[in-house]
Amino acid sequence: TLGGVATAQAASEMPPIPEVDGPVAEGDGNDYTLKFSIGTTQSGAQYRGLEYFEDIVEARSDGHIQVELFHSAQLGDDLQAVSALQSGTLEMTSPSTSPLVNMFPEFAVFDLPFLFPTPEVADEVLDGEIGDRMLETASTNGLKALGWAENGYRQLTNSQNAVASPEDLDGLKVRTMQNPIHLDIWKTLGANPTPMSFAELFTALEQGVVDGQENPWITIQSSKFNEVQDYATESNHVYTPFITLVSERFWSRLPEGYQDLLSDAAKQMGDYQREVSRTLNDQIKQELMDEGMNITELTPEQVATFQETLSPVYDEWREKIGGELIDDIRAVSQ
Ligand SMILES: O=C(O)[C@H](O)[C@@H](O)[C@H](O)CO
Repeated sequence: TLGGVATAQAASEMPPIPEVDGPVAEGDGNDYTLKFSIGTTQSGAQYRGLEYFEDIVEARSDGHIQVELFHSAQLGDDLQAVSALQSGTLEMTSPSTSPLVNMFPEFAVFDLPFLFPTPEVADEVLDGEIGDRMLETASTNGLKALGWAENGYRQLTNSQNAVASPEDLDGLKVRTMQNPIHLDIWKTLGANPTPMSFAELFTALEQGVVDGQENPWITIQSSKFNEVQDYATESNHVYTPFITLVSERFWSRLPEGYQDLLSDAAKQMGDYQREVSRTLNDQIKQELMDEGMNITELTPEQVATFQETLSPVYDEWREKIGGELIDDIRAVSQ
């Protein structure tokens, strides 16, 4: 199928998985099985990162830790995977931060529209004091947070019409992540938002239960949304990180040497996955265009119209999230 060819082409141009470097970690002679499950598909940038993680952990544990990878929500969507970590039936996952906002309210800052002008600003925030503090915050409730990875800048797609202004969204049924700010964003823009698990999204688009959705280009292609969506708008309206989590039950069973190994591997996986995501972003947009997707590239004036229309979302959420955190992040991009 056309989508398949493009995905194979993108996969061939992904930056190669780096060689594993670093010493064999000190273990306790026991063997461990580590199941790592994600919601995106096998042909996305996220899974590529997991393959690197697997290489690092198996090599540097001298085979004492066997890593089993699962994709496409095989072991549950983002929220189901997180609760499986808490109950100890799954060892690792890397969900988007957005569905976790009820658990960790500070994460809502990532859902504010147009807050991160560039990926570099996102890196500076996530790899800095703010990101470290949030990993601490998330290391509770049976979870241990190890690091960040990139989902990326979200783009709107739909099956109805080209969208270049909020007016073009009037009444459009848009699927959002299970997140109150995303619901506010699309309601404020005049669309008709529906929160839904990523695992149900392709079928809902195919059956017309919803008209549209928003995700980074690489997810649009690797999940074949372009086969059921004719229109896209390069909106870059929200930057979504992935957070890499391990089950506290599993973590506490590991010897210190293997805990350090997982932390290293999660960091290296996140850095490589960012590289893959950024290397492919523009290329995949071009491939989707070449395959006939009608992509609207917004002018700076059109982006400004979306930003102005969405300013009430900031007024609504500033207090709930904490003005200081928002200002600290804004200061990074000054
Ligand atoms: O639209 C969404 O739900 C997210 O962007 C996905 O990447 C999700 O985390 C995958 O499990």
